Amino acid sequence: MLRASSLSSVARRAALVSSASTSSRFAATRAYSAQPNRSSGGGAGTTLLIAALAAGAGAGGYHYYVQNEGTTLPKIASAKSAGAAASKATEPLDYQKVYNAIAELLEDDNYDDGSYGPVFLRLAWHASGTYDKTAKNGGSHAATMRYKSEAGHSANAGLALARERLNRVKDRFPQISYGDLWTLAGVCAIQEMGGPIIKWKSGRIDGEEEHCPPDGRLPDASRADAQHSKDVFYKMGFTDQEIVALLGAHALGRCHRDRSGFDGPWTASPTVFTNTYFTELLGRKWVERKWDGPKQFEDKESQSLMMLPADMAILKDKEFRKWVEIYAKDEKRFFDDFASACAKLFELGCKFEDNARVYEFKPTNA
Ligand code: HEM
Repeated sequence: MLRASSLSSVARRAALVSSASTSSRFAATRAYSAQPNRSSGGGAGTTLLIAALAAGAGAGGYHYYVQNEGTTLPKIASAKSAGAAASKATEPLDYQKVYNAIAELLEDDNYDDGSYGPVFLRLAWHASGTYDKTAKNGGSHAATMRYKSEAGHSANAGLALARERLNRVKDRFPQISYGDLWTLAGVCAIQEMGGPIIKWKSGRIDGEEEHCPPDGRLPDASRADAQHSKDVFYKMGFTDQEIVALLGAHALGRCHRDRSGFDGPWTASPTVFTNTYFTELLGRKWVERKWDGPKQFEDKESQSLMMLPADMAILKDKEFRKWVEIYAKDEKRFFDDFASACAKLFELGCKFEDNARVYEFKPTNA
């Protein structure tokens, strides 16, 4: 949560960001809110079967959930949903309609900084970033985070919240696979928060638990060496330039003590997609925060923004730093490079048909 002393300057800054650096497309998206961080965290996992059924029924469909160490997982669709899916199976899905339905779920004044966008994007990234190009497995194709073994990886703490919210869209469009739904939610989040258009393909399937990747494929935020990030992202098939571009997503959202243990936002406008992650990294003096949590950094001046050890690490590597400087100066270049790297991320390990259509969605606030 931002400390009171910094709120007015933060709010002013967010207004500047929204008027100066991005288009009117996201004018409806709140730049920053001084809302207390009322995270609902992983506690959502205590949902009882009966409550889940009731909620599902209210939304016009049913999800059966299994109790699962702090998370709830959709297990099977009901006969009603399956019947609806079968009857519509021959109709091609209008993915722009699905996109619009996800967009309707983004804003909520009672959640974090007013938007589920950041956590939707994190879900899409964690569903995709398990890909290993040598083992040729992992990635979003089989949506294996539906299963306890992957949902329970510590890196995925808090993501049940995003999965459960997106089940409302699954109820409306039962024929979409979970992997398509989660990655489309990532695309929608980026675009609706003012980011670039991300090309997207459909065709992921709901795979089996045996397809779950092993734990440990996602980056460890406490690692202060750039080599760790390189090792993790090289396994997915990314270059140094793509890694830095992807990390620019930390302009969005925040860390939560009840999820990762870290705390706070990287930028003063965590619901607006900008190149601010790079300008903040270079433009502020970062000092170690004195607190009872894991090692992280705070900006010396306002003590309201944070960086992870893994964020600071990219300043120490010559090649990484070169791209931080380029993206800090050139937001258009960042948007273009992020759009390519992100589309690649969401397609890792996917087995699309050869002639699979490439979709580009129209933002709802365009
Ligand atoms: C070295 C690589 C990375 C590390 C170590 C890292 C680590 C983290 C950590 C610790 C959090 C806080 C989670 C929480 O407490 O809720 C976080 C949040 C987030 N990350 Fe990353 N991340 C990395 C790369 C990425 C990439 C590639 C993307 C997307 C392309 C991304 C998008 C996000 C977003 C949007 C959030 C905010 C989530 C929210 O507000 O709920 N991160 N990341």
